[in-house]
Amino acid sequence: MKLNSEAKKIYNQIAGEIKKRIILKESLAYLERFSPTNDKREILKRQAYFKENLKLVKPEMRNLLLKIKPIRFRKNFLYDRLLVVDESELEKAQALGVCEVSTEPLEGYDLILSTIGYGIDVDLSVGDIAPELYIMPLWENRETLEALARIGELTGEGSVAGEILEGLKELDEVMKRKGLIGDLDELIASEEKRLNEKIAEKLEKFSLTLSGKELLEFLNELKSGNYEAIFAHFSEVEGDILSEINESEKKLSETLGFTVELFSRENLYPVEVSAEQIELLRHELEKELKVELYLKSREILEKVKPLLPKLKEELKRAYELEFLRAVKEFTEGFTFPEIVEGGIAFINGRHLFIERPQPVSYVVGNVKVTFDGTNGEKVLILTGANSGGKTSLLELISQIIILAHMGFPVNAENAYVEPLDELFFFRRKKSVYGAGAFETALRGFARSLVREGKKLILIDEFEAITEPGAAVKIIGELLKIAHEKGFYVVIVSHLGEDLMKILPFARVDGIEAKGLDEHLNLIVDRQPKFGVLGKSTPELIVQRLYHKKRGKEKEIFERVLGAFRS
Ligand SMILES: Nc1ncnc2c1ncn2[C@@H]1O[C@H](COP(=O)(O)OP(=O)(O)OP(=O)(O)O)[C@@H](O)[C@H]1O
Repeated sequence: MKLNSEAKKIYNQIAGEIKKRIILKESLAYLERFSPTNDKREILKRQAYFKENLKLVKPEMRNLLLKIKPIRFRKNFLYDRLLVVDESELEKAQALGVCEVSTEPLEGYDLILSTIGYGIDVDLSVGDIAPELYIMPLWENRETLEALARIGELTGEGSVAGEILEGLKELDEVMKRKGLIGDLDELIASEEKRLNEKIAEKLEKFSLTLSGKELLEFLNELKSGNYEAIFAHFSEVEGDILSEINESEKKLSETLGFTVELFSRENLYPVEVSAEQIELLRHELEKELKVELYLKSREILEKVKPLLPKLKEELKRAYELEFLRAVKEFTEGFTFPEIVEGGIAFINGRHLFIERPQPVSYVVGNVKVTFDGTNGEKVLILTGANSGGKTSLLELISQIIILAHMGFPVNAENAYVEPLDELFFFRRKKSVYGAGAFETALRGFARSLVREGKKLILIDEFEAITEPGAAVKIIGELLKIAHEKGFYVVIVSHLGEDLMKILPFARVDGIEAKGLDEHLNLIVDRQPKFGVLGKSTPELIVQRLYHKKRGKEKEIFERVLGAFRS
């Protein structure tokens, strides 16, 4: 469906409203599939899609969909492992591009994998050689998996995410230890501190009591350099300290799942662990965990790999559901239009961008609904009160037409829409006057009449940019052409009375002010009266002044008011 630039602006406004509600950027692309189309079958297909899918969206889904993040499996090169293969497999192995490959074992790798018995046995597949490339993204996106599992329950479409999560539980233990390696410095420093405090406390409590005889023996041993005997006196406290150290190392070993020997047995106090020692331990631990992580990942991957294609589909579906959720939020209270022939009609349409709008019904052409005063006219002249809502009605018609051609529900209680090839909206240009503006507008209007096809042309006050006399002639002729070609036209004009005379096929509708409220403000009925020329507001303004003024002035307004009534 073709839209001219103003009609496109309305489409963009609508698209903007939907986009505003879409939280996941991956979901935005879905909107592009719904640009307005003149193809009736396509519109009906889209309607069927929305009817079926919008009902799957539940309010609880919003928070779940918010958690969805893309799960990307990237083919990174893993420098920690070496794959040893037979000469004949070398090329194929290198082509996998996930790690170094060699025909013989080499030093400097944490993991040695092999197809010929040099290390852990593997097949020549990425899943076997680098299962972490699949498992780590899954592990890091457990929140997404949890959300997918729950979404699957809510839609009733099910999910493989639960099963994958179950498999990933096998990694809990290894990953917990991996986390501890990150905190190794703090872990050891705090153990060191605790141990030193404990030893200091013990030393403080320790006192050496010797009897006179023992003291003499002690001095003799000292003289003869018999240190062992001297140390024996202190062995009690030394034993205590050693058992504290042992205890501490045992605790660390349990925490890290690895036998740790960190503290010196030579210099017992203060206990000190050097940075190099920690680094060495870290390296050892990392190496061991790498192997464990590799083995576990491989085991889990074997179980979950067949589920991954479905998972990919589910992720896509989640993005689609987020799009649908936004559509549902935007179209709350809307209805699907009936796709018909013969024109456009809607009952109680509500302007999208006016707060608490008065619902308006309207008909262009000959569709199922008829209103008093209408007779299937295709060319309509909309007249009436200033600020009555004429421009807003043209906008409302455009909104309903555009949404209907997108296959969306529309902002009305009921609607009947014929698929159109083109929609034109010519806005009144308030700021430009003169021949230039007139020429541009005239050209635009004429151009809209050239091509054949089904079209609706909406024009807002064309005459504002030229003299009324000439305007009647120009508009009159152009509308005759539109009528001959069977186009639908709604034109806002203050020249309704003159146009009526020369365009017998056209219907004139009027938006009228109902009167004045108790504060003498205009009350406008936004619903046009069909086949009725809109009573102009000046009369009401005069009436207002007549009511407000006193004395001589009141008399003047009374006379003016009389002129309206005669
Ligand atoms: N259906 C409606 N319900 C509530 N308010 C409305 C409705 N239609 C229009 N309005 C409000 O009335 C005001 C005037 O609307 P609009 O500009 O469409 O009138 P108009 O008849 O085109 O005016 P003008 O004669 O100046 O061109 C706007 O503030 C608009 O928000």
